Amino acid sequence: MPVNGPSNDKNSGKVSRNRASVTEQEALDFHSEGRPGKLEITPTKPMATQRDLSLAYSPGVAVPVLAIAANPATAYDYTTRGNMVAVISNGTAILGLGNLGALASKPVMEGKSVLFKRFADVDSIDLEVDTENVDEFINCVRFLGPSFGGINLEDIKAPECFIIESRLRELMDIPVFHDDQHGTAIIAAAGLINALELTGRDLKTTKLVCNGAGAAAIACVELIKAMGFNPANITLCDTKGVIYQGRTEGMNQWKSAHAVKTDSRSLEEAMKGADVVFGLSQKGAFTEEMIRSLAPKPIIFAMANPDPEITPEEVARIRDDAIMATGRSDYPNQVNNVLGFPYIFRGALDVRARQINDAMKIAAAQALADLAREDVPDDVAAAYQGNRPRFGAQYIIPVPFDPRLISAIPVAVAKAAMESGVAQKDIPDLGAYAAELSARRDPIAATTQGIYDRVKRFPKRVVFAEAEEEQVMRAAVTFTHHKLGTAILLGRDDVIRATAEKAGIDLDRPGIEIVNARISDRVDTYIDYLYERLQRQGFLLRDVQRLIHNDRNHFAATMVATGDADAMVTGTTRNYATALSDVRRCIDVKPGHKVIGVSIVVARGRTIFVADTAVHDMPNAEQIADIAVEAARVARRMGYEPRVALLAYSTFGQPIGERSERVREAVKILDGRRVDFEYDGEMAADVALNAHRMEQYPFCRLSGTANVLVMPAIHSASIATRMLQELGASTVIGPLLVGLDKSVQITQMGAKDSDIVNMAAIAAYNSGS
Ligand SMILES: NC(=O)C1=CN([C@@H]2O[C@H](COP(=O)(O)OP(=O)(O)OC[C@H]3O[C@@H](n4cnc5c(N)ncnc54)[C@H](OP(=O)(O)O)[C@@H]3O)[C@@H](O)[C@H]2O)C=CC1
Ligand SMILES: CC(=O)C(=O)O
Ligand SMILES: [Mg+2]
Repeated sequence: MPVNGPSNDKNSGKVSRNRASVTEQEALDFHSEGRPGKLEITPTKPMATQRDLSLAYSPGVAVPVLAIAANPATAYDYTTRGNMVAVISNGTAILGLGNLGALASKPVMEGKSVLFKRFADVDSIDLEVDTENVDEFINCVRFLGPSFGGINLEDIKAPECFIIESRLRELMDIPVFHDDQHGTAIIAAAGLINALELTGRDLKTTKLVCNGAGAAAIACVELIKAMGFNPANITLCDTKGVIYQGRTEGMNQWKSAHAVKTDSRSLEEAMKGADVVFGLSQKGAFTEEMIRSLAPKPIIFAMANPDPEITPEEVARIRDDAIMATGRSDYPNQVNNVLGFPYIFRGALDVRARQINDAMKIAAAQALADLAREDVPDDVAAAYQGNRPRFGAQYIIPVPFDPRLISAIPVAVAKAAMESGVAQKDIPDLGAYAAELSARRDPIAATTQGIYDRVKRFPKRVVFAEAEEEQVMRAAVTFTHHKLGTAILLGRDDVIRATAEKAGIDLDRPGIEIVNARISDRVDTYIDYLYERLQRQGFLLRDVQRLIHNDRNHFAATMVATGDADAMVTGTTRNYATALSDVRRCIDVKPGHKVIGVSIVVARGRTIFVADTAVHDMPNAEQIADIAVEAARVARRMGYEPRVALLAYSTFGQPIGERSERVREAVKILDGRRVDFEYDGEMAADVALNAHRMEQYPFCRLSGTANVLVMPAIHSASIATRMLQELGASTVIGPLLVGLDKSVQITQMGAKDSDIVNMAAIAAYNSGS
């Protein structure tokens, strides 16, 4: 039986699949393969030597113990507490599957812990508490406070969850947050804000029916009332029907608080003419008849998991005017608390908030709603199987893989915590905090942030040579959005504008200039310049005219060469070697330099420069020495003190082989040049990168593990960097082109917009201050 189903394309009325269904067997295999479950714990400190043990354990550990005893706040400095959240359940309301007990809830709780880590770099552990007794549960959790920076309660049924959460909030001095209540409410509110906007409704007059009156439903209703929804316009239903004033059966104080005066008694009656319907109940609770009876342009959030109250394809069969959302990943508009809890805790932990209050929840909801209205980057398009979502009925809420969530939501939450007085730590610079957050999720961001910051101070004119390409335009827009300078779009004006319009890209913004090579009044200057350079290399005047008129790489490179632009980025439509040879015709090598390619590999918090990844096929010893010098310069320019390892398959002569000879010779050449950086070799990659392996060669001249790796040939460089990139263990930027007299960067063919922006920023950075 498939666990996932197809999705609904409302506009076409057709039903299409977002992604392949998974079978029950696949789901079981996923969980059992390799190490069973989805989580493991990894130490953050070395534990390899006796000294490590003395520091981490007895006697060293006594020192932080005494420090914490003297000042409890230092637990945030010496332990995991400040970044550690417990996901705690008793399994009484596992998704919409009901009360299946604590043990059965473990896969969901492990999953929530993994999502904390994956999306917001919050460390988390799942704890399943095997009791339905409220007091026992509270007593079990309340004493765990010292271990954690926050408590995420999950899948505990109503009404017990309300008592548990409110008592724990009183008893504990860290945020206690029942995700099914508040996480769900925040995401549903964000989706609702946008759906109301799209259907032209006013919050104060919209009529909403919520099926389900448990944890998620009560919290959703409370939050939207706090946001200004008229209480009289909200009708709650449960298994007994409408919750009306005076009802006695199946009631509790939380339901009573939302009881309304109404003659409707059944869900069916309540839904007639309603504008919005929330399902937080059970699979199949909405019938086609009920959906038919809703107002025009209804908003239907069928949020029960794993199966919604009604499927999008069932709705599509009977109406084509609905905005439809579910809690599932395989349909558009996933209204699911995964969009909230990782980021809300991130923000709360970072300001050491005592609690997560209404101001923080509303701020998170508004930030989510706002994000859905922005143009989306390639990463999001990729998560949508290449269909770039655009704000509208099929995209009212960001997708979980949106990399912008990590900076947008925690900042909003932290700011609201500070403003509402629950923060115990101040974040004075929220802009810097947002940059730090991006780096937590994306290691490349940490490396590029310094570059961005510098370019912002000295903005540049960067020519985007392939500006008729959609991803290049997006990159140019992002470049100007980040205030990195002026983006000169090179191409035919009409083509650029038509493509931009079709893709929904707004080019009418400060910092964007379009230059059409055919009608530019600089053409004659560029032809003169290039003819002067090429006339003795077999080029006739008309050849050069053709190059300038028809070839954007030549035009762009000449713009940079003649000072009309500071830097250039190209490469998305042509292979690297072709683009490089185009550029080399127009721009010289910088005196005293060599042109090489340097890739930056970021893995597990380490940044490593690898060269030459682009130019020299099989360098001789002299060229290897040149590459080492150039790569060391790049590392230093990027703020790293170079420790250069000249790599081979052998280490200091063992095993002996002629292939290492060139590398050994290159080391001697560097000895003769008296260079101003550390280098050594020949050595194998593990010796270069692993301190313990290096210790076996006490004569090695490097003062620590290498951060610049000079490869013996381009094939080893290319194979190594591409393998690292594909295996997912690291992120690779580049190759960056260095050694030219003017600043040019060449991306990989088909590069994503985010890669092009990084390359444009690096090109701007390298063009000097
Ligand atoms: N998309 C998302 O992010 C989230 C979705 N959910 C989903 O919401 C649902 C409820 O979860 P939660 O609030 O935690 O659970 P609770 O057990 O706290 O509440 C369940 C509520 O649903 C009501 N209910 C159950 N079946 C029906 C039905 N057929 N018709 C009307 N009401 C019904 C119950 O009524 P009664 O009070 O009469 O027993 C109860 O009020 C689940 O399906 C869950 O997956 C929850 C959290 C997040
Ligand atoms: C998503 C979630 O938390 C639930 O369905 O319970
Ligand atoms: Mg849940």
